[in-house]
Amino acid sequence: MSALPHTHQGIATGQPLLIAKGLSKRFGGLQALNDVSFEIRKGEIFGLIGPNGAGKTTLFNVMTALYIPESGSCQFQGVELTRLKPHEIAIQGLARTFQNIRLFSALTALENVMIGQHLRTQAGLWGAIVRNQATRQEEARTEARALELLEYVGISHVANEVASSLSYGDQRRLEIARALATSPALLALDEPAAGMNPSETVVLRTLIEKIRDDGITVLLIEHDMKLVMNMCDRVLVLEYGQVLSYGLPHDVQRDPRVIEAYLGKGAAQDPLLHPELTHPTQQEPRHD
Ligand SMILES: Nc1ncnc2c1ncn2[C@@H]1O[C@H](COP(=O)(O)OP(=O)(O)OP(=O)(O)O)[C@@H](O)[C@H]1O
Repeated sequence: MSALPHTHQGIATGQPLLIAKGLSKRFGGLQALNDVSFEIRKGEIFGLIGPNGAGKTTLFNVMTALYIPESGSCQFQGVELTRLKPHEIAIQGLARTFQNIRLFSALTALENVMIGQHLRTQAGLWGAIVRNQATRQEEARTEARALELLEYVGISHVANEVASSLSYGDQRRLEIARALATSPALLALDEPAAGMNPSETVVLRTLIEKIRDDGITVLLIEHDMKLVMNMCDRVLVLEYGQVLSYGLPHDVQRDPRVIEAYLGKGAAQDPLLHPELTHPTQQEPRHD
């Protein structure tokens, strides 16, 4: 098994890595986030779910300093993220992927990952211009590590193909490799399974669990309820910008407020209406 080159193995799990308190964000008359508080613990896969428009992406954007909240705080390893600029987030150890894939489409897969590493490399502009020995050695190391990361996510065979020519599933995995290239402590994935077929989703699940097992904490926004309930250690459910439910998947999926939010009023009383919520590990298709 290949391991992440910059591993965070050995960290104690259970300690808070990120602590969000009272986050609120308004767009004109719309309260997109309302007093949202939660903790992400080291070493877990933390799921963020909620119906369309619940505020998931807004929360992601507040956490990664793309939006400034009206109130609240978001401490990551002791650093207040809401006071940073977006480009300062990754250097703190928080990397993200986007709901709409954002790759450099004309560059190769390898080049995309090499750019992701730029954050942690030393060679400055002068070194790049004169291409001295130190710069060339660093470039060689960067390329080797980029290849290692492509192998880690399972797409080293397309290293030299331009990003736009890759299959959808491979582009999503390339985005993850590029995010991993910044050596994050927290990897935030915005709907990584969107548009994937069931077999691609299984491969993705294995990859995300491997990343967690190699010591990187994962925050996952996902619409695929089964995926979330089966793989997340803890889950936060948002609705209308507020915390609807928060805790272990086992408890969250039985929370009547969650069932009603997803399936409508009255559904909480009818277990036949929500088999995935009540029996997330059940793999067989329904026969009703
Ligand atoms: N930049 C913006 N300007 C105005 N309104 C916004 C903006 N971004 C989000 N909203 C609104 O805020 C609310 C929350 O949106 P958000 O995209 O965070 O929800 P979401 O849970 O990510 O939804 P989805 O699952 O559909 O991606 C929605 O009503 C949305 O229309």
